Amino acid sequence: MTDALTLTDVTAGYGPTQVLHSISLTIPKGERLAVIGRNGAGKTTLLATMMGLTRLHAGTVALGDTPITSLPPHKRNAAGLGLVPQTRDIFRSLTVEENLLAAQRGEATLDEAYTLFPRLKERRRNGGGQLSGGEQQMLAIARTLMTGPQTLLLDEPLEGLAPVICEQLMEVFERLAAEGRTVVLVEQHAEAALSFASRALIMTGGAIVHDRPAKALKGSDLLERHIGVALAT
Ligand SMILES: Nc1ncnc2c1ncn2[C@@H]1O[C@H](COP(=O)(O)OP(=O)(O)OP(=O)(O)O)[C@@H](O)[C@H]1O
Repeated sequence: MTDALTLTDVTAGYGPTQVLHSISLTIPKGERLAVIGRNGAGKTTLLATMMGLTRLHAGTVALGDTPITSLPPHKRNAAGLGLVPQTRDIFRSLTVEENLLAAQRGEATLDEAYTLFPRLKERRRNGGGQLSGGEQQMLAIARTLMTGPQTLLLDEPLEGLAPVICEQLMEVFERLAAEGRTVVLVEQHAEAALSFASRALIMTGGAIVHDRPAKALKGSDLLERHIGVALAT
């Protein structure tokens, strides 16, 4: 079980390049957090920094009272953080089931994965490379869940997928959040993200420029100003 994820004065990037500037953020356990912003705003870099995949120039990262700043990604994973990267990392030459078993750790089971994603059960003997884009995304999410994370970091999981698949995935995120998992959702589909989330961050230029209840953002002009879309309340 992990507690709140806290970033304090975090400046991070790639090699000498600084992308995130002085980010301070606490995500309480069980929160549904949306992160929105234009392309290049630093959303992926924020998730990657939580996971230990970037160069930290300054600041600290903690899970509850435990500092994880110096932990490599696999140890952060073992501590309860799970990232589903935008690149949908799956093994194309392994079957669906082999992909899941390769990721399995702790108490996570195939049954749980197949209950969440019945489509993966139907396709369990198919190769990862034979799956549709939506099925690959399901497999990428299920692989991360097989590592047993309390906190799930989702990087644009709906990107390029048909509306019906997006709806199915959002239902899965609802279930995961209802089970008490913390879900951090980076998403260009602002409407879906804000309907799901209780809190939302808007990022611009590697900084968090707004941190609001999701409901408050839906009706405000901030979305139009920062990401060029307007949503009805
Ligand atoms: N590996 C890298 N090396 C150097 N700079 C990078 C690297 N990856 C991303 N960047 C830069 O960091 C900045 C933030 O990129 P990031 O991918 O975090 O933004 P984003 O908000 O997730 O955008 P998108 O919605 O397009 O994925 C951009 O200016 C990008 O060019």
